Parts: sequence; structure tokens; C-alpha cells
Amino acid sequence: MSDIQKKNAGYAAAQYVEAGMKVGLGTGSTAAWFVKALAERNLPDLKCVPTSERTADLARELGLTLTTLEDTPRLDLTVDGADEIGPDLALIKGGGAALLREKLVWEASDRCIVIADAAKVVKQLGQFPLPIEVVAFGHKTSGARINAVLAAHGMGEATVRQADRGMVRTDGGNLIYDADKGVIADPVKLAADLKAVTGVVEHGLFLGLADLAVIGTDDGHETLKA
Ligand SMILES: O=C(CO)[C@H](O)[C@H](O)COP(=O)(O)O
Repeated sequence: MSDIQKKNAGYAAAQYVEAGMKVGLGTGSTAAWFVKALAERNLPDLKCVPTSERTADLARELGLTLTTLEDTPRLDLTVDGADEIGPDLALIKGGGAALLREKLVWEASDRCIVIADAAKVVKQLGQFPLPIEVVAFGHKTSGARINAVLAAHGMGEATVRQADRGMVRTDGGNLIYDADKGVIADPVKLAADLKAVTGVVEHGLFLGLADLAVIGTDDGHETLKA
């Protein structure tokens, strides 16, 4: 993990934003650099939809104009971080527990740019534990079903994410299960199988959504196209 690379990616991605755009703001330390760089550009008539309360607080503090998907259902561009970037820009996201709002915002966007430090680029997804957002009601039952799906994909068990004060809650009040790391041989099938479990709200596989990756380097950035 390199903060300078994250910063370079965030600042480079801010150059893709034009005046008057409706922009989705991602969540995480890399996305925070983008939010900062975007605010510094001071472009007129921007409207931004944040993907988490954390990002909303930061954007507000920096003077960006915020809106919601309810008021602005289509966005021109979303820029967000990722935990892993695999072949064809298939992603694992959700390390910051914002995956549901992130996916809603990504899917509402005409174009999505993923930004990351170079260590996030991998040949095969799965070394980062896949986050799965689950409704709290009956979550142990849902968790058992999730684990049956993961076992069928040759993966280890998922466990509920804990913080100092107990189970992590997302902005929507849900829980996060993190799959044990392992090779994700068939991301498309795994995504469908997880989505079929009642109680699973969303998973962190972002497939076919990223149009471009901006990867920070120590002295600039590189781009990868989908
Ligand atoms: O998906 C995310 C939050 O849910 C983040 O974008 C992801 O965890 C990357 O975070 P960072 O930029 O801090 O490494």
C-alpha cells in the first residue's frame, strides 16, 4: 500500500471531470484523494453523489455540492477505489464496508473509473477477502448458506466483520461477512450464486462496471482499459 501512489491516482482521475458533470464519489483512502483533488479544481456546476457518510462529510467539508441518487438518478462519471483489480477490470470492493451504496452509484453512472495503488492489480481475484453485505435479521442462517455457496466454489468460510465495539454495521445498518481469501475461479458464477441467497444484499464483486483504471505510480500514473 502506497499513499503517494493513491494520491497520484486520485489527482490524475480528477482531470477526467468536466464542469457541469454529475459525479459519483467513492469511499476509502484513495477515493478521498480524488475528492480532495476534485474540490481543488473548483469546477463550476458540479453535483456529487457520495457513496458513504464518510465521503459525504469530507466532500461537504471541502465545499463540494452534494446531491442524492433520488434527485439525480443518472451520473456522468463515478471515481472510486478498489481492493483488487483483476483481468478485464473485474474488481473486489467493500473493504470500507460501503459496497452497496458504491454499486448503486456505479450502476447509475455512464462511466466508471477505478483508482488504486499498483499493489491492487492482480492476475486473479481472491487474495483480498471478498466482502458480502447481509441483512442483520437471521444473519447466522444467511451466513451458513453463504458458506455453502463458498464451499461449492472451493473457497473457505466467511465470518462476520468485527470492530472494537462489536459487529461492523454499514451505513444502511447491515452486516458484512468477509470470505476467507482464496482463488475466485469463476467470479461471474460466484456473483450470481451469492446474490441468490436470501439475506444477501450485495457482494463486493464489481464485474463489467469499470471502464478505466487509473493506477498510481511513485511519480505519476498509468491507465488500464477494460
Ligand atoms: O471498496 C471500498 C470501500 O467500500 C474502497 O474503495 C476499497 O476498500 C479501497 O480502499 P482504499 O482506497 O482505502 O485502499
